[in-house]
Amino acid sequence: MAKRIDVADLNAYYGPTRAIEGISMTIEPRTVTAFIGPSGCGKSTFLRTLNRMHEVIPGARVEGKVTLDDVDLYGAGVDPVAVRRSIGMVFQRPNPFPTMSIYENVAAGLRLAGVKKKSELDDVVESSLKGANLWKEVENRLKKPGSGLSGGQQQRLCIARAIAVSPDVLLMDEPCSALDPISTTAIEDLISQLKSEYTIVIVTHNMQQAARVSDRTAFFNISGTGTPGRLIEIDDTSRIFANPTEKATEDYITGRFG
Ligand SMILES: Nc1ncnc2c1ncn2[C@@H]1O[C@H](COP(=O)(O)OP(=O)(O)OP(=O)(O)O)[C@@H](O)[C@H]1O
Repeated sequence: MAKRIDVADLNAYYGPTRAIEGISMTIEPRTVTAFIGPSGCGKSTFLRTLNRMHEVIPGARVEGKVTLDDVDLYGAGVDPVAVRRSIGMVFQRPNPFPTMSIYENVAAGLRLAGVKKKSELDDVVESSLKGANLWKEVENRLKKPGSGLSGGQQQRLCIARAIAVSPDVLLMDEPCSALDPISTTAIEDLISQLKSEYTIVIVTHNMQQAARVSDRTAFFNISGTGTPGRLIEIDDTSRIFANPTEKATEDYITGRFG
């Protein structure tokens, strides 16, 4: 299921403003890649270009190439909705569908895809909740609203919802920034487990978190307000934190700016 992402010379715009410039990188399957860098350097923008979420913003557009294994995601005839199904996303604030039960939150994507058989839905709901380490906490309250769970449980529910449709890639935009330390540990443990099946990309402001969960780290930066964000370097996480190539990376991870 996990697939390789190749990005070549990618630029993203909001109207006339170029937010990120000239980004190229390869993200290997079954790895966790962390995106770090100061506020406004374009981490979230870049993340959203990887599953064609960027272009849902009016006036926003993308130049360059993103390939998932051998499929050009911006190629003619590619359905952005199908791209978003195969490259799932988890956001900063847990966002379960507020009026839906726990069960329906996880089943929603499958229902949209036309699955009607109750036994199939039951199986996927159970396996997805198990996969998100939430099953034991909710198996007796599946009909209760998802919004009644704690923040950390809601985030795991959102991860269950994302994996229910069997994606190839999971994109996570600061998935722990609204969570307490115990829930954060639960999500980090979950990320480490999920990487055996998925390609995972996580945006984080937390250096320790990047060091704990990721195999590869990409550092982005901007040279000044209003200038586009650029990829400064991407390397094994151990190297980025111990011996980065670029001085700006070292300055950032040692807290000299950002
Ligand atoms: N919807 C939008 N419309 C216009 N400009 C936007 C929009 N979203 C982001 N930007 C601009 O694009 C640039 C990159 O923002 P982005 O949110 O991608 O950075 P980031 O590195 O993820 O920041 P943070 O760490 O603060 O979340 C910023 O200058 C930002 O103001």
